[in-house]
Amino acid sequence: MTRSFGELVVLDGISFSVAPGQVAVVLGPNGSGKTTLLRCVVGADRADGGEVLLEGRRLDEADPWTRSVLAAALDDIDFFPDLSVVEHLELLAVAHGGTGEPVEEVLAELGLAPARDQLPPTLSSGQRRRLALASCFVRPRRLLVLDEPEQRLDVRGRAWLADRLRREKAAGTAVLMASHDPELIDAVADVRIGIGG
Ligand SMILES: Nc1ncnc2c1ncn2[C@@H]1O[C@H](COP(=O)(O)OP(=O)(O)OP(=O)(O)O)[C@@H](O)[C@H]1O
Repeated sequence: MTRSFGELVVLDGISFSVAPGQVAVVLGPNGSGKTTLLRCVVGADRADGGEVLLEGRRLDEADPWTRSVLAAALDDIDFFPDLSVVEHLELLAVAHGGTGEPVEEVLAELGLAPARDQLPPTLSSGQRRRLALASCFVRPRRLLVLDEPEQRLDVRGRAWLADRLRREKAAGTAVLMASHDPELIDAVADVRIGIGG
C-alpha cells in the first residue's frame, strides 16, 4: 500500500497480513503514518496504490458485506450530537441485524451505563473513547481496527482492554491496531508492523 500527501510519502509499499485470532500492532513514532495506514485499510482514506483483502475479498466501504465483517474505532469525534449513548449503540446494533453483542451488556462492560442517556458532547473524553470502542462490540466483526485504543483509558480501563483483546482473539477476530503502550503490546501482539523511524 502506498499513500503520499503531496511530496510527503507516508506509506511506501507497506504490505502485511493478519490471520484470524491474531493481533497485529502497527508501531512507529508520531507522524510515521500509523493512522494513515489504518484509515486506508478501513476506507476512510484512499491509498494511492494497493488493496486490502479480507478472506480474499476486497474491502469496500460501500459494500454491505464489508460493513458486516469490519468494525473500526479510529477516532471518537464521529458521533451524532443529538443521539444519546444508548441510542448510538442501539442504532448500530439494529443496522447490523442485532448480530453483535447485546447493547446492555456492552454498556455495562464499558462502564457506560451511568452515562447511557447523555449526549456525546456532554461525555468526558474517556467516556467518548469508551463509546467509540463500544460501537465496535455491538457490531458483527471478523476484522477489528483500532487506533491507539488505550488513549484516555484509566489504569483499570487499560487492564480491561488487554483482556477484551484476548477475548477477541479467542473468538477468532483478526485485530489490527496502532498503539504506543508497551504493556498492552506485550500482552496481546502476535505480529508487529514497524513503520517509519
Ligand atoms: N490529510 C493530510 N494531509 C497532509 N498530510 C497529512 C494528512 N494526514 C496525515 N498527514 C501527514 O502524514 C504523516 C503521518 O500522519 P499519521 O497521522 O498517519 O501519523 P501517526 O503515525 O498516526 O502519528 P501519531 O503517533 O502521532 O498518531 C504526518 O506527517 C502527517 O502530518
